[in-house]
Amino acid sequence: MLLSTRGLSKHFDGLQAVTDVDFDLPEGEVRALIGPNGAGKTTLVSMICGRLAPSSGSVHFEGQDITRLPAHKRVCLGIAYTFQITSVFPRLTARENVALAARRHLPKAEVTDAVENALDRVGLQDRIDEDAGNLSYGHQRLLETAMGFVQKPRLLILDEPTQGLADSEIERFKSLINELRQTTTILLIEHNMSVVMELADRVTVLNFGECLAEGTPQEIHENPKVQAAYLGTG
Ligand SMILES: Nc1ncnc2c1ncn2[C@@H]1O[C@H](COP(=O)(O)OP(=O)(O)OP(=O)(O)O)[C@@H](O)[C@H]1O
Repeated sequence: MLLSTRGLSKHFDGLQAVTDVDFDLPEGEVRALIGPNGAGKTTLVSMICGRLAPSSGSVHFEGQDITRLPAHKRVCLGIAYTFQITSVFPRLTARENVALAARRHLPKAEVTDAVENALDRVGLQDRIDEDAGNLSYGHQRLLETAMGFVQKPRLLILDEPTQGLADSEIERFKSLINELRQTTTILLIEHNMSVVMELADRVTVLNFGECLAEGTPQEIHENPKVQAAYLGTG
């Protein structure tokens, strides 16, 4: 396993956001994490990347216990993540934002090309010198995705990357993930079911902080418990 959690739990005062999650992600997989609003998806990945400390349980990456490792050290191990609440610097250009992420991991001589290539792959080549704050919400999400994969991570965690994108941009995003999956394990929080059905090798469903089901997209689509909790019977 590239990533495993055991008994991972998080409560905020009285609220149990994530309860006893055992999660295994083999290397090379594209895994979708789905579930209703407030199910605990962002809280779970926040514990995986080190942004939040768990209340109990453990996180292992390549067999190493990283439960107490600070987030920046997890980045060094190859865990890259983007978040729903955009973390771009609005007064820096798209190019400068991606360069900041790239510089942490690439030799100086490779940064310029890597940045342009990353922005090209997410479809922002025409906005490269635009201040990030002037980009639409969806384009800021794409910019974050570029900031994530330019680091050449082992595990790329994307939190709702297609939110705010037009249909054509979602199609491009799907192609991008199909390229990245050749070299990168991907954990994708996603509400758009067409993206989940097309891209995911397997799907994990969270509901009220607990793992409700796991399986192929088809199995999840047909699972009556999942339909009742999330997908609706239509
Ligand atoms: N910092 C926090 N303090 C208190 N409660 C929190 C905090 N972060 C999350 N919660 C609560 O924990 C629960 C799980 O939230 P989380 O954001 O992980 O869900 P989610 O599945 O990602 O939801 P969404 O799909 O709406 O993004 C929710 O009830 C939320 O209100």
